[in-house]
Amino acid sequence: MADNDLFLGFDLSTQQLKGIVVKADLKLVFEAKVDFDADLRKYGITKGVLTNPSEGEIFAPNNMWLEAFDLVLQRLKAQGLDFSRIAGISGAGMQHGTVFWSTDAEKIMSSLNPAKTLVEQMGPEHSNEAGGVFSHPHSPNWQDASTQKQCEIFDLHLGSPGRLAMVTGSKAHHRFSGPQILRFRTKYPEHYKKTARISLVSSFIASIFMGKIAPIDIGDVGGMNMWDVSKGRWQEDLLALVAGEDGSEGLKEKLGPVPEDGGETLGPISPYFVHRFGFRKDCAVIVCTGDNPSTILALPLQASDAIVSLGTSTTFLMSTPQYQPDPSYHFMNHPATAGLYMFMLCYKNGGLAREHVRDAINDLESSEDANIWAAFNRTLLSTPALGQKDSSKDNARIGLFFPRPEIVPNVKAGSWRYLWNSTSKDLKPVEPGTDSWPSATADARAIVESQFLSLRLRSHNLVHPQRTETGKLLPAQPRRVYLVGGGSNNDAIAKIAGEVLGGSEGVFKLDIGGNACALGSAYKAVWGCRREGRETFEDFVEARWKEEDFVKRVADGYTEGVFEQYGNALTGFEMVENEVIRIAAQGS
Ligand SMILES: Nc1ncnc2c1ncn2[C@@H]1O[C@H](COP(=O)(O)OP(=O)(O)O)[C@@H](O)[C@H]1O
Ligand SMILES: O=C(CO)[C@@H](O)[C@H](O)COP(=O)(O)O
Repeated sequence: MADNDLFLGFDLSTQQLKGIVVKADLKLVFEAKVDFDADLRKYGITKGVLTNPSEGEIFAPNNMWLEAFDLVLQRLKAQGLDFSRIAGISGAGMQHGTVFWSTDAEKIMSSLNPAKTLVEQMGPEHSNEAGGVFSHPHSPNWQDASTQKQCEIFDLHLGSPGRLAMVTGSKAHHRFSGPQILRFRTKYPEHYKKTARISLVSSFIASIFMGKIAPIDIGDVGGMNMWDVSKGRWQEDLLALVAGEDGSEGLKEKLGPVPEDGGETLGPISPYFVHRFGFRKDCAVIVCTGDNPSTILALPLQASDAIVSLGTSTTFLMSTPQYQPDPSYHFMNHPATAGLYMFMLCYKNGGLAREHVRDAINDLESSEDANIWAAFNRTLLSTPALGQKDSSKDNARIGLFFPRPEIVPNVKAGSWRYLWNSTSKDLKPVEPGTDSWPSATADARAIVESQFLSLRLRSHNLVHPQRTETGKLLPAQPRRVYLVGGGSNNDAIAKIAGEVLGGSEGVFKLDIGGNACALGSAYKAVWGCRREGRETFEDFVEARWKEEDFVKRVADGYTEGVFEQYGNALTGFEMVENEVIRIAAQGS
């Protein structure tokens, strides 16, 4: 067995494409990225996407992604990567986005000229037009909020949102592919008719590298609202709803098969990449999955471990053998191990919402610190928990900050600030710039706290009391909290994560490259190529895992007193959310 082999993993997410290369022992050797705003702004995007606010639409140009793949491979080559050493490739794509392929797609992809770029041949170059391999030029983005009507129909189609969640793992969500495809079919009937196949972003990545349309992944299919998780097949009534008069058989053909094995080799890489970049002919393309399922593959998770992904979105992930769906969260198949599930909470207002507060503080303080987060962090750490100098007397400051319409809870964009009295349970709205809520500075602590309070509130059924090394029994909380994604670089945010969420062993981050999601997909490539017989992903990674090299403890977890203070504030937080939902309902 050649130990010269390398394995390539991708993460195609909202704002960038990352490519990373690991050895068979899982050690990182190369890493490159394409930042869409910095490198491909010619597509007219901001923060990686195009928007049509009048309809709540958010989408990304497929051609931009094609160009990004060419660029990221060139950047890896410039670093000295010898592509003939790559034995396997896998990838992770932002969840829920759909790519609509034309009837010419496979013909074009099978005869690409290695002297030309992908975008030159697959889509009208540098444009947002349909054509080439795509029946529509755009992929709806997970931040899209244009499908409220379709979601209402979906939620009732099997009887109730609870029933839909029981069958598919989630109630209807704006960004889920089922409601998105239903809207696409009715808004663009001609494009729908010309669509030969539909991919998720993950299977789009595999398709590019195979040169033909790849199947959808068993983990990522749970982000569509059309897959019956327990039965392991498409849910016929939901397919019929989406397909309408065009018929569900046609839709099933467009969606294609869903292999049960997440480690399956789909085929060798297409000759285009062999000739253009020097990949070897037998380089295996392993099933690609969603960015969140891929993130849970970057760490050997134990029971009660939680991952908080602080990317553009905030997601909270756990791996569990229990399938306990509920309309307020998501359950999906584990991407590698049958019988395990991924529990997920997903918030639209993560990194970008924190950036708004950061920018307001920088403006206020005219901060010229080279670290753009310095003033935000100073404010965050110098403000007491919940803004209470004395938690027995002072009101708690609780706010919600949603520059974009939110998923959890499903409300329109807005900011809301309240003072909550924990004794009288009295809730009072408050304006920023007053003594009790001093300008943007109070927002720094409040936004980070509210993001973590929401995670704690909704994950309490999945965590259990933890025993410390000295045998002391701690209240229900995660064993470890692992932070990943861009925000995991921020130690001040890590400290608040530990204070609010706990973690009997503390708060950790991956110490091997900045990107858990791409790492997870590279690990999946190694596992897919090198597993022996029925060796599970968990056993495979565990055997190669070097704790001291791979993760770093970045903050304390459970801190007696403050953990209980936040536990108490959950009641106030829930009251704030209910108030905001009530106000939103009045306004609509
Ligand atoms: N030092 C930092 N402190 C706080 N947030 C950060 C820091 N560095 C990056 N981020 C946040 O990370 C986000 C991008 O996260 P990343 O995981 O790279 O993106 P994506 O969701 O596109 O995969 C940015 O929106 C930014 O707000
Ligand atoms: O919609 C979800 C999960 O349901 C998002 O988590 C997307 O999968 C993309 O996230 P980023 O990695 O770009 O933050």
